Amino acid sequence: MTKAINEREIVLEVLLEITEHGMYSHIVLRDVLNKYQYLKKKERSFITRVTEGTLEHMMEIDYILDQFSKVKVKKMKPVIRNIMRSAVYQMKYMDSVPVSAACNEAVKLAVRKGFGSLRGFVNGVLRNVARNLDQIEYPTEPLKRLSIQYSMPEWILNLWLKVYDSDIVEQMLQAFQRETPLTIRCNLRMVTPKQLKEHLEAEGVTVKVHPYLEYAFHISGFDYLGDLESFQNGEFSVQDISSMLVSELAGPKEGDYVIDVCAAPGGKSLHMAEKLNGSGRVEARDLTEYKVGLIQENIERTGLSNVEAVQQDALIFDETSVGKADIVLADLPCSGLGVLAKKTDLKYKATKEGADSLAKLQREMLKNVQAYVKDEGKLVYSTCTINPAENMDNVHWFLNEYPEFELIDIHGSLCEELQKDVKENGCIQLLPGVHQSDGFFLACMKKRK
Ligand SMILES: C[S@@+](CC[C@H](N)C(=O)[O-])C[C@H]1O[C@@H](n2cnc3c(N)ncnc32)[C@H](O)[C@@H]1O
Repeated sequence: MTKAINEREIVLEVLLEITEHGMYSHIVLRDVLNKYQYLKKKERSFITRVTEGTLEHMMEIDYILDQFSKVKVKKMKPVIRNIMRSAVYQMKYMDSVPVSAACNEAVKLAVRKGFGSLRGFVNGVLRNVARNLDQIEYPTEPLKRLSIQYSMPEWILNLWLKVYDSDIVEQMLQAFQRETPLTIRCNLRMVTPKQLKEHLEAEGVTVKVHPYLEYAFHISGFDYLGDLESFQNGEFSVQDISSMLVSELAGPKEGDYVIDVCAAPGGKSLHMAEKLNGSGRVEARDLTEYKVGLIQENIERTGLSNVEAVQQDALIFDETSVGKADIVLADLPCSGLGVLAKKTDLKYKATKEGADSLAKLQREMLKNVQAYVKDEGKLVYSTCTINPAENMDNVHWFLNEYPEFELIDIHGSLCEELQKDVKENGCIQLLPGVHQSDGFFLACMKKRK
């Protein structure tokens, strides 16, 4: 008997949305998992794993398919190419799926989707791939090899190879493909790290303390985060360790007024509010009503009262905020090249031109928001990317344009392992695979009196 809901069919629908209709994987996948919450944990994990894995390895998979198919992947019908891609992923990367099952299920799905006439083609190509999987020859030219082996567009590799040695770049590429446990931040206003660990463990979650901060944990072994009582109670927030460092570097004092100019969904604002210990005020701004709604939801879940979500465009100069803030957080929109492990399809959608124009947008925003910092106040600039134009170059430009600002020493706010990577006293570029974090950039500046 055929099941009414077939996991592979769901994967196909998700892949079509992402690869053919330009949707973002984390959004489509989140919506699908919400819709199919009633599926068993095993089925939900299969959908997530095959979707993310297929996207993660898509350039390599297409390269393999092109070696065994007369019709090149680009010329295949969208439904067929996405069925084939996910089948090759299962054959190459999932020991738990027998090769014959991956082939047979792909053929059945093609027939079910109305491509019965192509069953011989799908079966033939996939069986051929299966027979030769161990003898695939990869390009020998170093850039091409890295690009195909790790499914990373060449322009991104070139960007990184200009700044880092090839072994560091390969370390980063490996880290992007490794599964990493989720990082969470304990809501210290509600529970102690010890209590949170106990609550999570009682809910069957595996918990490990993060080596960079004692109130951050790596968690794994749960099905749906939203089902965890400790999450519903606001005892923790999901946040990468790199983002937690923003508030660590900003070091708010009781009573401070903080403006987070690009705050949604609110992770850093909430962390700042928590650090203010019920005092002061955090204004968490973002562009759209929808984004402000996301911040609001998180404020309500965590029960913090000294943070407020406000709709405000960072590109529009806000006269009323001039010289008012003790701390301005500028965690600006960026190319996201540091979080490619989480947003698997971003690497195919991002472009060099896009990254360049984001660097310009960041400068436009910095021009406005620097004015909100009061004398002796701080400006923390951060991005989740690994692109000098958006990071160090922007800091140099900024310090040149606004000489009243200077970088401040951040060594004391970082653990020993990170201290050695501080640049120019006040900046740090975190690299996945090198550091135990996402790729992230931080710069901490102070406005002279
Ligand atoms: C990197 S994300 C911020 C993440 C956030 N700081 C956190 O920790 O949860 C960048 C944010 O900038 C917002 N944004 C983009 N353009 C903006 C603008 N012109 N004004 C204000 N916010 C903007 C986006 O909506 C997005 O939420």
